Amino acid sequence: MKRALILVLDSFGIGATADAHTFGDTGADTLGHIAEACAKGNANNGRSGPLNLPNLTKLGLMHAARGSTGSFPMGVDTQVDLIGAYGFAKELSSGKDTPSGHWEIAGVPVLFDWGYFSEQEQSFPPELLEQLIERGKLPGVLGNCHASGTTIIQQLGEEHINSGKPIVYTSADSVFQIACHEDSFGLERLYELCEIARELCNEYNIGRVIARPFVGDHPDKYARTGNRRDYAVSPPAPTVLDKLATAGGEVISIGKIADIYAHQGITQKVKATGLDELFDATLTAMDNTGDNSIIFTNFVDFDSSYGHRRDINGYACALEHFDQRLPELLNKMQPDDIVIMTADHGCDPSWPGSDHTREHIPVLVYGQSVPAQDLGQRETFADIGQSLASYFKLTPMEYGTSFLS
Ligand SMILES: O=P(O)(O)O[C@H]1O[C@H](CO)[C@@H](O)[C@H]1O
Ligand SMILES: [Mn+2]
Ligand SMILES: [Mn+2]
Repeated sequence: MKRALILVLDSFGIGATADAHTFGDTGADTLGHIAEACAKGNANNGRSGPLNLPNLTKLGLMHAARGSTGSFPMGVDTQVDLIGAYGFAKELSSGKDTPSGHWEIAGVPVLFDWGYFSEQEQSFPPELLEQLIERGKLPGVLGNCHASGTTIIQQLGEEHINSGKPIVYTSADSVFQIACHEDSFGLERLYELCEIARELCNEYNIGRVIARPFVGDHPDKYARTGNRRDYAVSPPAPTVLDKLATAGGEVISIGKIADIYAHQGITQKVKATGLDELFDATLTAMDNTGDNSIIFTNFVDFDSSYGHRRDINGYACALEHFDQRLPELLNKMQPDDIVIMTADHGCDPSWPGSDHTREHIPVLVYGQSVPAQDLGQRETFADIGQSLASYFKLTPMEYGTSFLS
């Protein structure tokens, strides 16, 4: 029985790429800077001491990081018997965003340039906002700037609730984001507004419109909910997911995956929010899924709750928790199963600003049929997609080199 699990630890980069300077990210290192803060005793809230990831280390994470940066992350114990194949990958795609990273993982790099709303203030073209206001029957909009999503709802949430004007904002990513209160504005109305925005953003070549619902009755208590929804454009070519689904296989999306691939090549969707729920849903899918299938989970919290929030301590806690739970998954694997643990970009929580960082991603592969070995530097994330194509005996992808024989 052939099954592949793909676990994307969203934003878990392991060191800047050679082209990071073109993004202002020279020296960024999500794992490295988290480990450094832990080793120096600067991340002792709810945890303590050096970063402790024994299971990921056995799978080759720290060795992959050494391949990427030239040295092991600070303070970590690397005296282990390696059990997996490990490497690190460069990104071919032009951007450091979530769709580009995921599509490239599935064998389809983004070789065109996305559109960006690059102005920090008054970020959106007036005619775009005018049409949104008219078609959405809105009294106006708030924000219209680059912002961190949690900060802007604190600043403008009350005015939004009182005025009925949605909060619109963007970032260094190719995104148009709309934050609205679930009760006062209404969740369905927010989704409808996002669908209008999706149409309007097409001419600007914007990768994603994102619904950012929140709840709470006071600025200090505003909290975003799991009802976030991403409206991505479709990948520019069939991904390995499409190929497997077309060939009669199963592709099970857990969490944000289906949204990121614009629901292309997905045969089943499982909704889950938060690290534990996503992990549990992955384990359940392993119990319920047969031959010829991919179980694909995006662990978004690393990115949205810790990376963008520049919360080093929180990121370290989440990594250690994920690591502690890993044996549950590894022990459930069938003889022919493989698991690939990776990321879609970096989001170094020690870095200025609140945006993603251009980094290598880890490529950790484990399964009874996979020898423990150094896979070295992979020239593109698409090596993962190509390997899956070869594993499932599909026609080869246009990009990438398989690391599975
Ligand atoms: O600050 P929040 O709202 O989490 O937004 C972040 O999440 C978006 C999607 O990854 C990025 O564009 C970035 O702006
Ligand atoms: Mn991401
Ligand atoms: Mn992000």
